[in-house]
Amino acid sequence: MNLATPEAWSAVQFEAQLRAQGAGYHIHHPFNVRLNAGHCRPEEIRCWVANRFYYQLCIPRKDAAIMANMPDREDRRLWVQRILDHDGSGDYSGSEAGGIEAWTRLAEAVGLSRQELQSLRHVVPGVRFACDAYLNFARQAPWQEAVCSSLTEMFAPQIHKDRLASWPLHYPWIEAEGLQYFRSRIPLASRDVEHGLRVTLTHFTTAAQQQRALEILRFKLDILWSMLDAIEKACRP
Ligand SMILES: O=C(O)c1cc(C(=O)O)c2c(n1)C(=O)C(=O)c1cc(C(=O)O)[nH]c1-2
Repeated sequence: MNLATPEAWSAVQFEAQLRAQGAGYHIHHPFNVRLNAGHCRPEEIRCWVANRFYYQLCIPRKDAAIMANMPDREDRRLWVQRILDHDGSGDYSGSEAGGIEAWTRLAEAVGLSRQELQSLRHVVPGVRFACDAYLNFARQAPWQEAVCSSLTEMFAPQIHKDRLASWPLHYPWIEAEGLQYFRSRIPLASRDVEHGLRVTLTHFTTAAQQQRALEILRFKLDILWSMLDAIEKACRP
């Protein structure tokens, strides 16, 4: 029996292990594959947009929960930007209107009114439970673990790029302006990941901690995956 403590990975190896979890990203979910291949009907796209809105609403709330657990001013100064990215600042028609406003414009571009979107009446229980699980994790976990859970954003630029490349071809009825949310997230996700990785690589240093980080990332991948399971079932025409 080998009782020796397993050796920790180097930062490079650990980051590679984190990135390898991308195999479980919802980019590979059958609903996402169908959506980006142009096989969804307008009602399905509206249903996806309406359900995903609940995730959009939860993101700045979970970021506020993480920030509340950060004792260090320097960490909060960086983190507060994530809240502003989604909630926006200043005028709702200005360039700093924020991600929730941009998602609302996406909704309008696919044929959902602002009022219908904001009523949350299309949000199904499975999506609510998945998003709430993310929010509750962020409230309760040590802040470095909650930061680690945001690292699914490593894989997000590709999913946004896929939508920008394929939607105009397959869904020309959606006004191109409506896709601005996806465009805006590409640089923001990369910036978030740079910070999130810095925290994760310096906090999870033993072999056991590194395994814990992988578990956290898989938990978050499962949240995204189960959202699409629920959406796929609810949005079937
Ligand atoms: O469209 C997507 O597939 C997708 C996925 C994710 C993600 O990987 O969690 C995020 C986003 N978009 C996104 O737009 C976003 O702002 C975002 C923030 C976070 C996070 O965990 O803090 N994830 C994501």
